[in-house]
Amino acid sequence: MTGRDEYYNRAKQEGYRTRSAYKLQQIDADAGVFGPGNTVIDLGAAPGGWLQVAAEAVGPSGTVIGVDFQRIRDLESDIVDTIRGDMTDESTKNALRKRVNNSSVNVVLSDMAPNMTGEYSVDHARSVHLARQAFSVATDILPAGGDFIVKVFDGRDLADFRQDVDTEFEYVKSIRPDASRDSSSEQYLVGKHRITAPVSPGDELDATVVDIGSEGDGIIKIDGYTLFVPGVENGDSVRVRVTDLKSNVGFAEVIE
Ligand SMILES: C[S@@+](CC[C@H](N)C(=O)[O-])C[C@H]1O[C@@H](n2cnc3c(N)ncnc32)[C@H](O)[C@@H]1O
Repeated sequence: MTGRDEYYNRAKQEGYRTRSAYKLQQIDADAGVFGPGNTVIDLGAAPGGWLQVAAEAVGPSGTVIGVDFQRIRDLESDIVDTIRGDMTDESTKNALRKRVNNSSVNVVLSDMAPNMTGEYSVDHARSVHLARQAFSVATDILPAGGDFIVKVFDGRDLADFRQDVDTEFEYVKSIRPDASRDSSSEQYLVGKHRITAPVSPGDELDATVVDIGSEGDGIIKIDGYTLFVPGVENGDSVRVRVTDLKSNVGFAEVIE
């Protein structure tokens, strides 16, 4: 039995709308993205296999919002809502922002895929274009700590795209789920823990140490974001260089 038949048959038996449902389960098992009560956005959600998996993963106190320009048959779930629209249109992004309405989003998913032309470079370029649309939604909507999963076809623009995702998250990993067809060039980039810090690695700035943390490092606050600096005293005025950022705190070293 081929991989395709196995997942296709399982989806039929287990009531999932697509065999792709297993890709999302496998990505979640690998990267640990969903938690109970999470709010999840799913871009390119029709016919709804990923919506089913996300709804199961977040449970009855969660929220899942799917967007697609194709109609998504009602899922008969109280926690799943859908928007019909093209994610390359600003009006669809506005409708999504309105639906989210300042609630805290935990995960942005995108399984969007272009209609295939069969010409490898064209399909790759269009896939990266869709992935970048999803990336702009993720950076716009995700607060610090949020996760992003996006499908993209392999090709020459993938490395640049991955680099751009990497600057906005603590780290990025590529996953090729077992349920992806052997013949497919698709992979999923997972951006873990969105960083919304007001500084970037390498930035130099003057600041005052406002506190000392439990490990003995000084604490500097930049627009409410905490930077830890070793080797300083409370009240010191210092010039520092930012060395590393996490979603909730960062690290810097004294340079003068
Ligand atoms: C591979 S399917 C998604 C399957 C889905 N994850 C599931 O398990 O049911 C890709 C979807 O992306 C949608 N799509 C492609 N481009 C889009 C766009 N610009 N805006 C919204 N949806 C788009 C397609 O209509 C298609 O339904």
